Amino acid sequence: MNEGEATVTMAQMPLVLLIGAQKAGTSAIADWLFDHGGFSRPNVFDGEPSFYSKEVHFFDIDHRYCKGPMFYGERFDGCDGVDATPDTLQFAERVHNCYKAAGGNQMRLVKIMVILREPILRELSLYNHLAHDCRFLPLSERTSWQEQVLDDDGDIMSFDDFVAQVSLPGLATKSDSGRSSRHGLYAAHLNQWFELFDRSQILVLSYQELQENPRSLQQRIQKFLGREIPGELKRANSNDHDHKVRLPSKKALALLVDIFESENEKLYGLLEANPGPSMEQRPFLRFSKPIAGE
Ligand SMILES: Nc1ncnc2c1ncn2[C@@H]1O[C@H](COP(=O)(O)OS(=O)(=O)O)[C@@H](OP(=O)(O)O)[C@H]1O
Repeated sequence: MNEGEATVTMAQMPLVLLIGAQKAGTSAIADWLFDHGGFSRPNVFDGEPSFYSKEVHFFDIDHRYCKGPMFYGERFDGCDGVDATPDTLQFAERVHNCYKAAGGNQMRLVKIMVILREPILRELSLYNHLAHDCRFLPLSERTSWQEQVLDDDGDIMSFDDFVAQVSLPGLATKSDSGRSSRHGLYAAHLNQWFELFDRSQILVLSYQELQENPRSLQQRIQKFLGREIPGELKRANSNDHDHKVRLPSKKALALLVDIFESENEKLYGLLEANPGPSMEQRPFLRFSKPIAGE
């Protein structure tokens, strides 16, 4: 370094990101990586909720993102950290800009994983999560995110009403509210990731494989990350309770199917046109059509 040149401290970013999709098994995968893979959880600072030890919510929360790469890097003890914030799926550009600004060749080194679930059942899982929290969390711990599921009288909506009043408006806008429903528009999000990062840096996984053949999914992840990881994928974050809605009604299905069917077709085409790293499943397993309950 020349005399007089300022010393620039590089923000040390996590080199593994599990970017979503929300409600597609990200907690189970993250727990396995942290418990058996030798990856470290993000540091949680005073005043931050405990779930930040899995998901840092840096890219999706404006006032955190504004604090810059150093703020993010401080949450990790080194490059072995993993951030498994499922909301990151919708923030490809922010991730790209932040890793570029952080310096070194971290933008080229970061490995990005995403797991995709049939979007109507993903939406149902979101509903069940919100409804579960509104039933069981103390009022002081609930946020507007959970309260999306409440009607004007403060009662928990049915899934049909949630679809009509929250999911459909959310899918039709780009504003902040309703963002949770837009996770299911996979092609639109992945298209951005594929434009900004080398495709070999992104592993696309299938929730159906997690359900039917978790060992195979684990092997893909191990090959992608270049390390052997023992242990099994456990079930996590299933919010089981008596009120859990297991299947969408015919009405809810009919409302969502048109939107997601065409989006899913775009996804299959996008994945076909952009082959991933060698361990990725190819062709991607088309989502099974959800069956209707009562
Ligand atoms: N091992 C395993 N196999 C299959 N399915 C599993 C597994 N672990 C979690 N799950 C189901 O994934 C849903 C929770 O997803 P996430 O952990 O990504 O949720 S979150 O976004 O972090 O809130 C949630 O789905 P639903 O039960 O449909 O709500 C979990 O039950």
